[in-house]
Amino acid sequence: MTEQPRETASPRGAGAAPAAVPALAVRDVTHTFGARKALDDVSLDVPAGSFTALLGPNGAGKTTLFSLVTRLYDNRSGAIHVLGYDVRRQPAAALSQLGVVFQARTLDLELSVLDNLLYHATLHGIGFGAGRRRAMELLAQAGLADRARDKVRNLSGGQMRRVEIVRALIHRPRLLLLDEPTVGLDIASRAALVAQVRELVAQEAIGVLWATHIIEEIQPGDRIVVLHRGRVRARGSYEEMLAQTGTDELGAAFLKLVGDEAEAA
Ligand SMILES: Nc1ncnc2c1ncn2[C@@H]1O[C@H](COP(=O)(O)OP(=O)(O)OP(=O)(O)O)[C@@H](O)[C@H]1O
Repeated sequence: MTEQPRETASPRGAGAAPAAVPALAVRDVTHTFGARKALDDVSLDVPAGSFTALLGPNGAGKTTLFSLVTRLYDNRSGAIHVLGYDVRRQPAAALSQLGVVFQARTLDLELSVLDNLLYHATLHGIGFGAGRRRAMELLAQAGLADRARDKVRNLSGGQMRRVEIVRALIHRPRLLLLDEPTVGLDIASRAALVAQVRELVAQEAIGVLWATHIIEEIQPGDRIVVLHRGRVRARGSYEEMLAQTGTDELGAAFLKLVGDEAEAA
């Protein structure tokens, strides 16, 4: 039997479209490391089918938030829902809807691209044949079908990142988290990666939370959450961010929102 969401941050009314359930809903989450507050009463949504940028400088709390959503850390305050599933009370259902690309690279360099993907598919209970079909379909979409048999070690940094995205999608999640995925990539590889993820949002209506401090990765139409020193400083559409700050360019808006504190950090 499929587990049903027990509670959602945006409860569905009778007849409301399923899209009303956010891919991710974070409410009033605080997290401390000893005396240091890494997240302070954080609330944010990632609507289904949206590209939401989590924009914050170093130390803002982005990775800590990802660690809470993925259950690496237990959220002892507030609530986190993935597709309406509470990650504390319904972790299996919540995590089945979730794909993650962590900041550190985690592919096995000595295995082939395909074997890395099949290993991950098996962990999700996907049979060999179905896993292989899904892997090849996603590799083709990512322009990497001809590299399936290559050892990961022989790929470029950008190609490895694209394989990590493919891996995160093997089990057909509805929410994809990416933690500063373009770190270390050249401009062309970064553009290819952003394009791959934007295509997913457009074609498959996946909700994406893209953590970054690189303004150029964000474009008009995106949703933005500005996180600084553990607190949400602003949230809304790209256009709302400019209007809120009275600027005509996102870099200027960001500086206004985090102000001199970012420079002093
Ligand atoms: N395991 C930990 N123990 C103690 N403090 C931590 C730990 N992890 C993170 N912190 C602190 O929590 C705050 C938020 O860190 P976090 O890594 O979440 O930020 P970030 O936005 O991901 O930064 P970056 O862009 O540098 O990766 C920082 O002050 C950091 O030093």
